[in-house]
Amino acid sequence: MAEKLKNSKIIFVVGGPGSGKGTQCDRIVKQYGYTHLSTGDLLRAEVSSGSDRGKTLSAIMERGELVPLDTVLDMLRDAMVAKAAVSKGFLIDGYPREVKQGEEFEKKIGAPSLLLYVDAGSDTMVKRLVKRGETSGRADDNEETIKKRLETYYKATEPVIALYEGRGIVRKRLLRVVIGG
Ligand SMILES: Nc1ncnc2c1ncn2[C@@H]1O[C@H](COP(=O)(O)OP(=O)(O)O)[C@@H](O)[C@H]1O
Ligand SMILES: Nc1ncnc2c1ncn2[C@H]1C[C@H](O)[C@@H](COP(=O)(O)OP(=O)(O)O)O1
Ligand SMILES: [Mg+2]
Repeated sequence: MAEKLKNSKIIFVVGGPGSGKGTQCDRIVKQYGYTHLSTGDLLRAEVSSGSDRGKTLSAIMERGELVPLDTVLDMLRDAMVAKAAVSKGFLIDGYPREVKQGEEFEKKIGAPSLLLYVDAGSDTMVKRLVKRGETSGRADDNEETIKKRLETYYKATEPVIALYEGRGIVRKRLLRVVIGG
């Protein structure tokens, strides 16, 4: 367990590609001042660095698949530790994307107090991503990769929501009292 993160409040933000995770996180940051960490953004930063590891990651992301668990968890933990002293709490956007990621996170970092589930139908997600692709410059915002990302989401990520629903910590809307308290 990372000692510095022991008392951190953690909120997982989970939803399909293009469901609006990033958009909701921006709103929460403005209102509550939480620290927003998107695993997708962390991975894209590694890709932009031009490193060998970035090249491997980029190929996986262009196929709409999940990158290896250890890579994403290490990056996430480093980013959290760097902010631990100044953060009121963390919004972890895009993680966990599979049940195993949730389990490993809890072993190495800690338990989330809430999972915010950003829900949107697949037609809506596809339309938004195609539109975002006109300006995002993201290599994965194209119709072929979008299809694969949706498959990955329904197969690997949806079971994550069921897992935390069993614990009673899933919210579809963020209640002021939940995050403010
Ligand atoms: N509630 C919404 N209504 C309409 N469009 C939205 C909504 N939320 C997000 N979008 C648009 O959908 C696209 C994907 O949103 P984003 O926040 O990047 O999703 P994610 O991080 O889940 O991929 C963006 O272009 C965004 O402007
Ligand atoms: N927790 C995670 N585990 C494995 N791969 C991840 C990951 N988070 C992101 N990725 C990889 C696979 C995703 O298709 C890609 C883009 O992620 P993203 O930016 O969170 O997409 P989006 O916000 O459109 O859902 O990065
Ligand atoms: Mg996003």
